[in-house]
Amino acid sequence: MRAADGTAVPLLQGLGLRKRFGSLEVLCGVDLTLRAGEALGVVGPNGAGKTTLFGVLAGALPASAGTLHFDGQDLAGWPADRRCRAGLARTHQVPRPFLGMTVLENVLVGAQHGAGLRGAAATQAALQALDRAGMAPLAGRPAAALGLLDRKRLELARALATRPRVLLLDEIGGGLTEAELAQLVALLRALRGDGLTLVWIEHVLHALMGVVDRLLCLDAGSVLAEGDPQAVMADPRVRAAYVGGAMDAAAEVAA
Ligand SMILES: Nc1ncnc2c1ncn2[C@@H]1O[C@H](COP(=O)(O)OP(=O)(O)OP(=O)(O)O)[C@@H](O)[C@H]1O
Repeated sequence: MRAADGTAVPLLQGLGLRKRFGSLEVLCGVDLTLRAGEALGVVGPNGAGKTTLFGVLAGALPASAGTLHFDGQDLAGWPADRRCRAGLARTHQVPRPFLGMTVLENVLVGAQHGAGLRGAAATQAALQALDRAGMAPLAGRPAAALGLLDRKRLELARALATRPRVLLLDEIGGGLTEAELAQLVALLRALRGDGLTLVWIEHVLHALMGVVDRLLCLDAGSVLAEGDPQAVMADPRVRAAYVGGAMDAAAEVAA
């Protein structure tokens, strides 16, 4: 979409986003702009407000202040299901599939409840999502029998079944082995190749850096730095905000 002056309208744009829980201000005026086809990484120490930001973007949490536009539409007052149907999907940090259902049945829930599809259209969207997530051979397997990587893939497939334009990924890399991370990175790159726009919260920085074009670092609810991933990770304020292993990984990546 283009503005009257010919410039591209951002696909997703939040300005001055704030979120309070009682007296605790968790987001303190966050600006976020995403162009179509872009992949933005979101990093920051524990408790920085990253998942809360996703909640505000996806409509699970009402913003205390600020504006949010998706594809030129003002999302104020739009509940999560309406945002999802408009093409804004998310995954959750801890995948919670319906354990008594098969993989396909879980993904069908995404197609039906997330995208509002019915009958053959829902089945087709679910099968396509399973295929994109590399899970087609596991369609009939009970979700309870899946290992961690496949649970994460299932979470991804459930979101893909809603046919998103923007996918918000919350720490999908956590707990995976290096070999599994490599598979995940290849999968996310392929989704990008299909034109999907991504926002990815991740602590596993080397995986994140293999996918994103731009990084945004949150600290205590504010944007500490934003821009070229290497430059953001080399920023002394970002390095100071990290501790322990994440800092080591950041240093490696930035070297
Ligand atoms: N529903 C809530 N009520 C009160 N406080 C909350 C609520 N949700 C989150 N918080 C607080 O908001 C702050 C930010 O939490 P959030 O989960 O957004 O951080 P995060 O950057 O995603 O952290 P992590 O990297 O550990 O997942 C934390 O102090 C958290 O305890």
